[in-house]
Amino acid sequence: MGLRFTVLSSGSTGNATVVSTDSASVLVDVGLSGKKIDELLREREIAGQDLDGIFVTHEHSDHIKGLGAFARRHRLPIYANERTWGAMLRTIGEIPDEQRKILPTDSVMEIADLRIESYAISHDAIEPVGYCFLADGAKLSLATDLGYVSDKVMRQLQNSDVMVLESNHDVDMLRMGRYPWNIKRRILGDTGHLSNEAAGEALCRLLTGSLRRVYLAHLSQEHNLMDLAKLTVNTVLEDNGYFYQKDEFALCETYHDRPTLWDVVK
Ligand SMILES: Nc1ccn([C@@H]2O[C@@H]3COP(=O)(O)O[C@H]3[C@H]2O)c(=O)n1
Repeated sequence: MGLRFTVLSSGSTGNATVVSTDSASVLVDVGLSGKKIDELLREREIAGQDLDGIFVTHEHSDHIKGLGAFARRHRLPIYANERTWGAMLRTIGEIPDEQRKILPTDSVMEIADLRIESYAISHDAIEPVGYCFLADGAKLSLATDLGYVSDKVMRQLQNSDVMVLESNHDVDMLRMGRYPWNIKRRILGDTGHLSNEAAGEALCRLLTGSLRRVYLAHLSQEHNLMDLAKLTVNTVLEDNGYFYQKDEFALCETYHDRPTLWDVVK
């Protein structure tokens, strides 16, 4: 079946994504309780112990809430950069040495036929990363929790077939919302979260290649709506002269309360 994935949950209440090939299966982040992740995996006919490892993007609780319990239960290796390990160790509890794997930022590794590339992103965590997954000539890129898309990130994301891209908030809804100003400033800043407009602007530079589907992700439940996110992204694309046919490209949804269907990347 080739490279495939399902976003189990996306948003500030918890993030987790499964990426699989016929020979490898990994989890990116464990932002829900270990018990809930097991339940969602079972629904997708995956057993926790069959995973080959867990890749961590950063130490915020919506990405590591169930990490320790889940990894211990299934004796899974956890991959993260050294500084993220330092930042999350106290939260996730004791992890046996053989399960602690250091994956430096901007490095590449392989598990069977699955190539995993980590890349630095701008977010207010100690050393946050995104991941690209490549197998069978297909490329899936995960890009959430980033304040802006740097030229370096843009180069990393080039030639993706499918992307999971943050579209966190509508700027006006956030400005008018109930968060304190210092939090709003943080979310809007360079180490915060991508707005719907920013996601659209990033796509203007990415839509030229092989990109077939983009899953809008990490939507704020306070300051966004899926229909608004899609409309804004589409408007930015059209304003910049990017029109697409439905059979060429699609904007897809992720959810905070249920998984996406399996997507076979190519
Ligand atoms: N005091 C706060 C309030 C919010 N936040 C995070 O920024 C996120 C933006 O998306 P959201 O879903 O609205 O949730 C916000 C918090 O995770 C935060 O980190 N600290």
